[in-house]
Amino acid sequence: MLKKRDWARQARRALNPTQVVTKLATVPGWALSGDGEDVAIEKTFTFANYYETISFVNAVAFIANAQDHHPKLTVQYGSCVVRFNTHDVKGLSDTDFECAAQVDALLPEGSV
Ligand SMILES: C[C@H](O)[C@H](O)[C@H]1CNC2=NC(N)=NC(=O)C2=N1
Repeated sequence: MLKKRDWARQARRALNPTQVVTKLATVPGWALSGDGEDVAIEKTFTFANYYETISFVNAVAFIANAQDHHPKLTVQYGSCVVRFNTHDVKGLSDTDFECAAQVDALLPEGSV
């Protein structure tokens, strides 16, 4: 069971560009998207069919609720784009990278 985190009660800070680049190197396959207040990290996950895709979406939703940190999800039959940013700080925070790592951990290593 994931540890529940209430990020809203913690001091969340926007990472600076150097910190973002350093953190990005820790989450393989995630890329920067957008800029300014809309900057985010995103990754596309592909699946064999809709059943697998929606199972993944449900697992991501579980993480999002447990962490109180909610990504944008763009769902198609065989893929889901997961996009994290922290609207509370109008940028990227440690929370985005921690949640990205938790989403990656749903899948076998090297599978995406
Ligand atoms: C009050 C509530 O905890 C906050 O609004 C949380 C909810 N989920 C969130 N999700 C994301 N992606 N960014 C946030 O800043 C954020 N803030």
